[in-house]
Amino acid sequence: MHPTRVIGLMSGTSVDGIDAALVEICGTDLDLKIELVAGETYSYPAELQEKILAICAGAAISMAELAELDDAIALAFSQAAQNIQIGHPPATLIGSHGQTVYHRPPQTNGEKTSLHLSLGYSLQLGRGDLISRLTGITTISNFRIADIAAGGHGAPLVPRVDAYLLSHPQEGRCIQNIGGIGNVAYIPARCDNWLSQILGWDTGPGNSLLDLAVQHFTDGAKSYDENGTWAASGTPYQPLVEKWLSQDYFHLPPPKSTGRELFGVTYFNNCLQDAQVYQLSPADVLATITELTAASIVHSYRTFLPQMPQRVLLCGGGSRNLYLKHRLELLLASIPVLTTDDVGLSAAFKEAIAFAVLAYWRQLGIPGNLPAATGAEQEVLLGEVHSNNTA
Ligand SMILES: Nc1ncnc2c1ncn2[C@@H]1O[C@H](COP(=O)(O)OP(=O)(O)OP(=O)(O)O)[C@@H](O)[C@H]1O
Ligand SMILES: CC(=O)N[C@H]1[C@@H]2OC[C@@H](O2)[C@@H](O)[C@@H]1O[C@H](C)C(=O)O
Repeated sequence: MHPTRVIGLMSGTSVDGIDAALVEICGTDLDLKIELVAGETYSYPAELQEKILAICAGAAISMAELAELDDAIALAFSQAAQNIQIGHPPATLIGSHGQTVYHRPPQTNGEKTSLHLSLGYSLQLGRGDLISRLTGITTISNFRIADIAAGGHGAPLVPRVDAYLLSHPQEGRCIQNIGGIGNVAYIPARCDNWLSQILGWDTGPGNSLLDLAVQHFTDGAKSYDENGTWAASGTPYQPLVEKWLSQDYFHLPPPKSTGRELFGVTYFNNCLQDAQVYQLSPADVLATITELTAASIVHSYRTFLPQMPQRVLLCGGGSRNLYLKHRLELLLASIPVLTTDDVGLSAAFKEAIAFAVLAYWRQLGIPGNLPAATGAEQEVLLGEVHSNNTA
């Protein structure tokens, strides 16, 4: 059978640009195979990026501005889809995650929670109708809402894809994404009840606080700590790491999800205030925030996994932060830490690839969520289909 050529489009919580992956997909579950034909990150125009970051941080906008922003993002995603196909045979399907601008996990405080809050809310902009119309390609978007309607968090959605692309017959693995936010998929060695034992959750901050710190200390001249070099020149201040780690989110049992609403500007300003009390240098602040990311990941494994993995595979931009990787290695003691690149799956484009696979599954009528990871009441088909081919 011929593989299906699919484009996956994703812009994550770092809001650093649109990851586009052109992939060829065949098979459905354990026989699922993908080949990355092309992968590129297309920066957002600066003005668009600023607007997105502002509304993520709570800035008010009018309904007309919201519609304009939705379309501007769809336009940028369409251009990414057109560009990634240049020099290659065209794709027949697009899976577009869009841009998350707001995420409210379902609240589960028993009787105290009012009914509407027990259902989560998550908003991704960049409407699929327009992407489909501009590209002439059937587009699947709004992947999170069906899981949320089934009582889930709508996140993380990647663990089911990770399971089929990265499981191992003998080895239990954690696939750790370190984007703006961190998330993990725990995949035990393949056995009889293998799929039902997979777990997943958002571990907390990935690079979101680190990026805010770098922007703060450089007055916006730099946007991230390349390779973690700056943080590596400082020393983590452990009492602060422990104080920050005592926060509720890190102790909530999975399924759980989070976003810039919690680990964003306000959280960073509180970190900065704490650091000022101890007169930490910028390098020490960066080292301490990096330690929070590493320690929160390892703390969640030790607290919530049935057993520690035999290997950790990193992906997302934070996998290139050598200092963060080094701190994870130290905290994980003898567990090897590699990247998904080391086992043949692009660490930079894995999320975009995952949304291509989720779109492909949607077309085949295969559910994309894992209730153990999202908290949904059942498996559901993910994504809305837009097939207005009138480009
Ligand atoms: N060479 C590098 N050294 C250190 N950090 C890096 C490097 N390259 C990228 N990063 C970090 O990775 C971030 C982007 O990661 P990524 O694109 O995976 O996030 P995202 O997909 O937007 O987020 P999420 O997965 O939460 O949706 C950057 O903001 C930066 O902090
Ligand atoms: C609401 C939202 O966009 N959540 C993202 C975010 O970025 C990382 C983490 O938080 C993750 O769980 C989720 O995305 C990935 C792609 C997921 O759903 O698996």
